[in-house]
Amino acid sequence: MGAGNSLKVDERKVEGADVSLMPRTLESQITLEKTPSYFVTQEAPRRIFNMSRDTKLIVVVRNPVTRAISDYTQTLSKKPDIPTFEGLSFRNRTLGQVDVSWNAIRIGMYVLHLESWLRYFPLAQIHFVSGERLITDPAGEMGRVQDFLGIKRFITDKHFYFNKTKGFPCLRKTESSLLPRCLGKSKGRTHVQIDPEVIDQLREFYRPYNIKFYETVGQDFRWE
Ligand SMILES: Nc1ncnc2c1ncn2[C@@H]1O[C@H](COP(=O)(O)OS(=O)(=O)O)[C@@H](OP(=O)(O)O)[C@H]1O
Repeated sequence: MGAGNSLKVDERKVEGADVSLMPRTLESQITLEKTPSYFVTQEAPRRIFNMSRDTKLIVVVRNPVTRAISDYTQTLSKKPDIPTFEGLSFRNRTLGQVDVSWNAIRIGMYVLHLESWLRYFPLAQIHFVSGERLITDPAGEMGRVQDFLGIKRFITDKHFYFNKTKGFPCLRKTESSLLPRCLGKSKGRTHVQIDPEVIDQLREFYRPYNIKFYETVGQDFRWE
């Protein structure tokens, strides 16, 4: 992409990473595909590699304990009858045995998933966005994304403002609307209250995975 060109991102969900199903793009455009579950899908690295080995990968990661609670809060909003977070988190709570087969727990073991990707893609082709910094410094985090993509820093702090009602940064305006826009009600909702002891147990559980993740990516996300 030539410097100074405007960027048009076409975002579309594509089953099975099939490039022929993706929208056609000009030399000056980037096609973006967003499926959060790919990061933890066993076949995804091989399929995406076979589609295009030059693909750049962007992963948003946040504290895995908060992520698990967020995930649970989301599920609970759709299925109010599910067991408690505490009940689902452990195979045996007294023995401190965490249930790693529960998706909300498993997804946060980032380094294990990353290892599958690193069998196909070099680390330089993978960019990690800090979910925490995306909230405290959205422009800075987006600046790093744009640098990673090798495009001009088009999105800057001018594009964001902090919305006190929402409690999160929102966009001043979008391409399709001149009005400010926050993310929807399902993003940034109040989390379910969890026993602090459980939070401590999970923090302990994730510590070695987090440390290995920091070492692998060469970045400390400060989740302790
Ligand atoms: N600007 C802004 N506004 C609202 N929410 C924000 C924002 N930036 C990041 N976040 C965090 O994004 C979390 C929701 O992301 P999801 O992982 O559910 O999104 S998605 O499934 O990938 O679409 C959501 O998690 P929860 O707070 O648990 O709802 C937010 O913390």
